[in-house]
Amino acid sequence: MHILKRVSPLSGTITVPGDKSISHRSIMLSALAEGTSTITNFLTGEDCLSTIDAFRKMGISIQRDHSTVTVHGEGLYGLKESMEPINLGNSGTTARLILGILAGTPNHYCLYGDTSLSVRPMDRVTVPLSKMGARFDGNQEGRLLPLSVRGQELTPLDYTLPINSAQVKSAILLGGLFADGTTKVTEPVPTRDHTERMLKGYGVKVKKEHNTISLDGKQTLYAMDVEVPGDISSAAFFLCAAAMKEGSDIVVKDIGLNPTRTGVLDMLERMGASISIQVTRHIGDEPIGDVTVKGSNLSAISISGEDIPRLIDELPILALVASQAKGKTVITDAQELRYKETDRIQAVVDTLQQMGVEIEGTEDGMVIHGSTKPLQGGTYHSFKDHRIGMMIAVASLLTEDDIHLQEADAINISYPNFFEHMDSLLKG
Ligand SMILES: O=C(O)C1=C[C@@H](OP(=O)(O)O)[C@@H](O)[C@H](O)C1
Ligand SMILES: C=C(OP(=O)(O)O)C(=O)O
Repeated sequence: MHILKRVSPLSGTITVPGDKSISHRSIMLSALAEGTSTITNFLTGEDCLSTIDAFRKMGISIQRDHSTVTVHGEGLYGLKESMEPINLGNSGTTARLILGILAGTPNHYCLYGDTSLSVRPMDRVTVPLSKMGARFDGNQEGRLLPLSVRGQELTPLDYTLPINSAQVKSAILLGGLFADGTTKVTEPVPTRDHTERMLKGYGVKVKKEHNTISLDGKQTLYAMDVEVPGDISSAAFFLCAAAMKEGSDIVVKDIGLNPTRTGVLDMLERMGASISIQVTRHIGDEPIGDVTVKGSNLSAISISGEDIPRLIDELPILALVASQAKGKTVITDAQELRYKETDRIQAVVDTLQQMGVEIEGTEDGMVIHGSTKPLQGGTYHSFKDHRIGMMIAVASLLTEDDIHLQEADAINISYPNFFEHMDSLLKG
């Protein structure tokens, strides 16, 4: 794809597509619930369509009309055995969370994914789920896809997360739904908490004491209607673009502002961006609101520790922002970036170096030296990673020459109308 260098600032108002994390969970929990749930503003990105396909293969009747989805839940033990292997596409969230559900579903399933998902670690969920009694099999002993799951009667687990991952926390809590007794997950650093919040909406009693989340197994989930808020991880690309581009002034409306997800807004504030956040309402347990950003001069910051899980998917675009901020930005404690759709530390460093940015990768992060000189255009590769593709597209606001983006299709994983929205903000 050929992207022209953009000279104008961004202006105007948009709403972004539905939140990816909430969209996945809305299908999974509705499938396990009793009754019919209607989901609106569902993200029609390829990852969430993989979740729909997977549950259809397991006998759940799901109708989709654009971004409205109706799921006919079959109850906790209502999933059927699939005659065919189940393709999870590119979606880590689908894979990890579904493993939690299938661990306790008394059927046999074979799961596989695309080449990227096939090298992403699954032992982070298969190890704790095996402790609960689940049985996994495959060439890599449950470490990688493809693998098969033979669901069992599970025993509860009391588990402290060894990595800061909402996917791991969620897989264990979902497995805990099938266990006889109380499952507890302790997270040393808070991660996104949509699973806990949404389970409560479906009628499950979930307790949170300090940093330990617990639930009793065998509770009934009841259908509910879900309105999915706009995805802050998608909004981040335009909010960051506007913050960097002089003269910009944009509003992104109806974004999910759950505090476990708003790290990117905090970082923009820390860098000195002109940003205002207004919570307008709640959908269920999730705060929603509008964010206004204007272009301004930015300064370097440090991003580390508890910041990281609150902005893990926004680190590629924040690295681009840091390339325009005065001083040296240091990102640490982000080794998890190496286990995403690509090794995102390597992909960001290679891409931004090619653009002329002074940036070094470290084992668990990056060091970025900000500068005001224009970036270099040319041919870039998304690495088939949606977030890297969108970071490159946003960089076209700052380049001297046009950009050719190879494998731009990857962006459809999480943001199918990304280029339409970018064009509309450039026209004001
Ligand atoms: O739970 C979720 O919906 C997600 C959690 C994060 O992954 P980890 O939990 O592995 O960090 C994030 O990167 C992913 O895009 C979505
Ligand atoms: C890492 C991501 O997603 P997943 O883990 O679901 O593939 C992402 O969306 O950036």
